[in-house]
Amino acid sequence: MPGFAQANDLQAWQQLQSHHSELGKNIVLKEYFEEDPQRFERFSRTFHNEADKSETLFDFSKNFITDETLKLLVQLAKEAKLEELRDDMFAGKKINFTENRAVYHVALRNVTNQPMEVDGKSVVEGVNEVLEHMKEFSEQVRSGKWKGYTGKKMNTIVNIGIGGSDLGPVMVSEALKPYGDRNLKLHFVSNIDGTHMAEALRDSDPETTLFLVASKTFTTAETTTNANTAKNWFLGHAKEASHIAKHFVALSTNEEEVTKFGIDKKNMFGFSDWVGGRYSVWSAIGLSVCLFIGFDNFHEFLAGAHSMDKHFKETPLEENIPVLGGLLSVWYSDFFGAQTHLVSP
Ligand SMILES: O=P(O)(O)OC[C@H]1O[C@@H](O)[C@H](O)[C@@H](O)[C@@H]1O
Repeated sequence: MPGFAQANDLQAWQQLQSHHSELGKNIVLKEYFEEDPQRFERFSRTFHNEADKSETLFDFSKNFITDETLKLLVQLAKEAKLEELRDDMFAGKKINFTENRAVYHVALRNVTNQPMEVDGKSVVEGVNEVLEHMKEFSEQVRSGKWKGYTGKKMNTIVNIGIGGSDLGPVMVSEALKPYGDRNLKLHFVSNIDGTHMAEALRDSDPETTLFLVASKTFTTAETTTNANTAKNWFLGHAKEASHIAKHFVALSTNEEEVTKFGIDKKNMFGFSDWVGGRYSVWSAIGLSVCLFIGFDNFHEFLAGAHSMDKHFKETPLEENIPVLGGLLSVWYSDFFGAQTHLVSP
């Protein structure tokens, strides 16, 4: 496995620095377009989504770049061994060297069931089992077959989680709102400040509320505190601890802590430590999204990402949309000192 070089030790980095100084600070995009009528064609790529046959245009012609910039950025990626690291990632190798783990969220959206393994063991079956569980559960909740402790259908979902166990699902459920079930209220509680939970509970009925305790480790202070608040609130109404089973599920890798909290392991949706927090919306952590938009749409969401994974894996760097997007971030943050980078639809 290739190691990680310091980016600024690479030859292309020095060249990019000189190139940046030569370009100067007064780049006028209007002039670039006037000088080169083909600029849009040269600095745009189209992603062909094999999942739904749609096309997405990636237009990066309005960036502060020239042919030389693109050439040097791609050279930088090559010198940094991006291709080797990408291939190692897809091969399930432990490129997360600080934790000695694979970085394998791509296996969560492997909808064509390509062989994928970590430590010589296939992960395909385990991923599909959890997806099957998510399908069955989300269909029961959405249809009303899953009933609360007084026999009512669920109409409120409260996801309790923070960081990757919150932000991914928040962003995706917001973005995919048009596909959402408008009869289902969705709350995401992350903040340790009690107001966040208090506001969600104010809007919830214990008889019809389902809590998703989302935590990869199940030891995160904010999440366990908020989950205990929710449990106490619920038990204040339902009284019987046995009713928890109908109203609390866990999305986690830590069965021991989940059980200690009082959630039955059959109501646990698991995933593996090779899922990084920031990518976990593709795992069981995405259950809130799945409940909101339905399993079929959730599966399409996975299929679209799988198609993008294929593009990332097989496309030369010059044509590779996620690589180009990443390199532009390097260009702006490291050479222009930009602190924000807008990507707009
Ligand atoms: O899902 P957990 O284990 O509760 O962790 C929540 C977040 O905790 C943060 O400390 C991590 O930096 C994030 O990556 C993570 O998503």
